[in-house]
Amino acid sequence: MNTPAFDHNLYAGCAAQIISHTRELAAKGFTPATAGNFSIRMDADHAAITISGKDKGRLTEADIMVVDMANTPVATHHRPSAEAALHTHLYRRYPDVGAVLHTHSPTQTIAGLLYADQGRVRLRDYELFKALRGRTTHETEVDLPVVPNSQDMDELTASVDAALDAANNWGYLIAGHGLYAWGRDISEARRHLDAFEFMLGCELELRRLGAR
Ligand SMILES: CSC[C@@H](O)[C@@H](O)C(=O)COP(=O)(O)O
Ligand SMILES: [Zn+2]
Repeated sequence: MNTPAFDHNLYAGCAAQIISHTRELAAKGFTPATAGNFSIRMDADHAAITISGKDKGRLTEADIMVVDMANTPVATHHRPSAEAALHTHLYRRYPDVGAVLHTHSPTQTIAGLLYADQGRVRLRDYELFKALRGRTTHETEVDLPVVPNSQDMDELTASVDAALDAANNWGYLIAGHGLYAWGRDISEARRHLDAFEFMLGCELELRRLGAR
């Protein structure tokens, strides 16, 4: 008998967690028209990730596949997310990252466009900083990087790498596109995503009020 390419029980557990979060995020309107992609690290060499082009509000286990850290599909002919390279980049860059979530909410999309020229959204004085792992006070500034959008994944990955060298964080925006957020596990990644979404919404409202 052949040795399986990965632990199926582990895969099924990862798939269940991804499906639970994607349904909630889709219900919030964060994954319009099949947008968004989601993954969980299974081990040092593998991640469970959404198949490209699926409606993220209606995923089943069959819509989650496995890739290695070079984005090569493992034991499947399915095509991984078009942005799988952005997920594996984070797993390679940060060995303690266990999950990566990507959404396209209106707030994330607009903020990415508004702050593209500055290359970051500078957040100040939010109590919600404490939702970000490692932050213990509101009395600081947190830069959320903004990188230009590109359909060339090598170019996009290089932009993200440089932006994170300049401002290490638990997320980044792609201009006109959406947010990537990550954490040590999917609950932490979701907390980070929710915190960025909230603070970006506040920034947009402050701009409307002429305060930024
Ligand atoms: C449906 S447009 C959005 C896509 O181009 C992409 O940005 C996205 O988030 C989803 O792509 P996918 O290949 O399904 O992971
Ligand atoms: Zn996207």
